[in-house]
Amino acid sequence: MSTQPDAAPPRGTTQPGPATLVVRTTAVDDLDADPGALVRLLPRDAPLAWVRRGDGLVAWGEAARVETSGPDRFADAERAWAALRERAIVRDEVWLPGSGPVAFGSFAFDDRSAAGGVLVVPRVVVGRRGGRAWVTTVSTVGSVATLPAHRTLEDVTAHTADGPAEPPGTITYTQGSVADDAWMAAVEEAVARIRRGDLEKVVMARDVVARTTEPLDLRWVLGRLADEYSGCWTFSVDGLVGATPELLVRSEKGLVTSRVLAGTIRRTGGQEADLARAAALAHSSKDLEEHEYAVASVAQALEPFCQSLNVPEVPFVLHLPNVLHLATDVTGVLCPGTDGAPSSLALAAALHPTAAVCGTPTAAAGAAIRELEGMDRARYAGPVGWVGGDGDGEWGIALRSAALDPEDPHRLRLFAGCGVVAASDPEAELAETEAKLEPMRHALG
Ligand SMILES: C=C(O[C@@H]1C=C(C(=O)O)C=C[C@H]1O)C(=O)O
Repeated sequence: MSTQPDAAPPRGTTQPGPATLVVRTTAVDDLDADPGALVRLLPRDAPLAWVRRGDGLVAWGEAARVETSGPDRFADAERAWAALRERAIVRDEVWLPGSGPVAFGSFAFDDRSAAGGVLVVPRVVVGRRGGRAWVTTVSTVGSVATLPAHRTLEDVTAHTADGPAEPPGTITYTQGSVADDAWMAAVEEAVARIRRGDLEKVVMARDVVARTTEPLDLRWVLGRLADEYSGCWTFSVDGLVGATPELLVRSEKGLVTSRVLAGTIRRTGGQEADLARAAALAHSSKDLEEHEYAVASVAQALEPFCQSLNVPEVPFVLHLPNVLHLATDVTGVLCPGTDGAPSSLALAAALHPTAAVCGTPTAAAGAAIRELEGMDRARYAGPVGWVGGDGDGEWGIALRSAALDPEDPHRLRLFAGCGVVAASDPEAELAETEAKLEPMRHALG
């Protein structure tokens, strides 16, 4: 693990402990209510975002950065954040979830992935919730009194505005890690193993490579995702962008929520036909089985932390612009622990990987993914989100997403996967991944 404050110590001095964060949050006038208003405030370089229906957080700059790896990537990040927030000097005039100190994070799906994990503490955060907006400024030097008390949004955006988002030019798509035929063969093998009784469900994913003629301005993608998929959580952390419909966990004042999705059907565009499809999905035994595994995995992972848990017996159908999903909102009340409740990051770590993105049983499904999928998922399907100074926060599963190549701003990997059970058909699964690639293709287009 490495923790880097923004200023490196002069050569020859001993390495300091964690940085002391100096944090000030002030209320500012509310923004436009439209879903893309927050992301339009972002500068071009390394934008951070977690936005849904015009509420959420956007941020930029790095006051501190924590990089972790391996099976301990969550625990190490959690410890580093605890050390930073314990030492933080905070003046918060707003006191809403997401005001005061926050860290944005993104973590690899697989313990063995080189993608590891990252927490970024931004220099500037703009937040909005229920008609109230705020600005948080973070420094590692000086005192709260020397930090600017921003009273208008223009104060913070004037010197960071890089003009409107630039379009990416012409996009060319090429095959990712595995050719379509080979991927379908892998799904067929997964189905065979399930029918043999080796495991019950496994989620198989694939990637597609996009090349842009212009260097990608992530704000272009974020604006289009926030507008078109406003009911999803539009995120951007460390080059990973997307609009996920799946909330791994939200923890707020002792209440936890998780939105579990599994079971999918493509939309047709026609309202009546879509209603018929929604009804078919709600009665599809294959999709209900996939869904059941995912809900059970979330309920089991949350149970040890909760004094009460509500797990609806029947899923509802979530309508997105590209697909319909079976969805269940699991909610719970956290047990008051002796050391305080677990942080949202600790809960995300306990939940990951759910059967919505891995399978059942978890270990067997994880092994099958490693063996059959033929690619490194990196941070796709891992937790992405933010944690606040009190440990509360929101973590999504990084789906409907793409990773920008850190070496090449013209190259992205787009990802999509689907749950495979005994009744799955490889060709239908391939078509389902295409439907799930739609949001990112639209965002680039
Ligand atoms: C794996 C993905 O989606 C997951 C798999 C689903 C399914 O198999 O029906 C549905 C929603 C997500 O939990 C993805 O979008 O890449």
